[in-house]
Amino acid sequence: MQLEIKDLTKTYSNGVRALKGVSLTISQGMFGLLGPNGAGKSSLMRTIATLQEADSGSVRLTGLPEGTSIPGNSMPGDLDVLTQKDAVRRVLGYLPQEFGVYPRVTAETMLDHIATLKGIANSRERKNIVDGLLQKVNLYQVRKKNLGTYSGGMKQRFGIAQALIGSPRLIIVDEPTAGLDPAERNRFHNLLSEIGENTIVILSTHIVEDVTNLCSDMAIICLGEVVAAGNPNDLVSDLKGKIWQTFVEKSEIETYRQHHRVISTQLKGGKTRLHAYSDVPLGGFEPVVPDLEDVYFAKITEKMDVVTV
Ligand SMILES: Nc1ncnc2c1ncn2[C@@H]1O[C@H](COP(=O)(O)OP(=O)(O)OP(=O)(O)O)[C@@H](O)[C@H]1O
Repeated sequence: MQLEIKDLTKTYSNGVRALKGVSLTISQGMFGLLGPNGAGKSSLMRTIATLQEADSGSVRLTGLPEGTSIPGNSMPGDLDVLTQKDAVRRVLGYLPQEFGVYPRVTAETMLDHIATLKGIANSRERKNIVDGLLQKVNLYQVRKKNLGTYSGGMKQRFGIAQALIGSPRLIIVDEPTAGLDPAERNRFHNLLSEIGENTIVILSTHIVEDVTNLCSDMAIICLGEVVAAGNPNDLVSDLKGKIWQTFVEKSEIETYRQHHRVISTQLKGGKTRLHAYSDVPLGGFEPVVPDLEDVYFAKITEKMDVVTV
């Protein structure tokens, strides 16, 4: 199974070009989509989730197992995501960035309702599915509490439970860990990593560590364009020997930026740590082993100025 996105473009009515010809091939497993605020991640996610129209381009879900594509389709096992919306929704699980919950409804009732909407008509079957999901996301004990009483992390776990109803083949989670404390983030990561390997999971985030921990494949988008795509380890390897570090005063940053390709500046123990990109050693700098954050900043700064301190 693969999601094939080709030359996708989207310009909003206010003239903002949110997607400028995005092409990506996404296979089964966990795919990380990284990008700064306003990069176009949510625009891309909403388009794949059939919630908004693209201006041009194509999105195909190919190689679906028997029984999940629609009868009479000219290409059995394939779906045109932009036009066959109902069929896509049957195989889709979506956790949007802003996931509103009805505050006066219990988790159990809400999941049961969503399961009905997803076409699970038999009430015993629905109960089994809902109970199983509540156990999975560790909300079974609080299943009879109103959603309005849940913490941010509990709401996100509930969000994943509703996205998993109906055993989706394609799961989209849009910035799920923003605002979660470290323990809840870990819980959420563990949940995501348990989703079967025969599912495509797209995790859109601006938290590099989420991708480092979870994803075997990834892309970085910036200003509506793909600026890097591949295996995170390969992308990090490509930077070996090219990232240089020094510690500076905050007042010196601008001078360094004028003379070097500074990719990031970060406060570390009260001092400013500066990372620069260079194919050759830089005087006054020491070499560092690159990580995914260096990949992220090296790619993003090719397109835009990033002020990190
Ligand atoms: N409905 C809309 N109408 C007009 N402009 C929009 C709309 N939605 C998004 N935009 C603009 O399109 C660009 C891409 O936004 P998008 O929300 O897709 O980015 P993002 O990567 O998800 O950002 P964030 O991490 O801040 O959520 C931004 O400039 C944004 O202001």
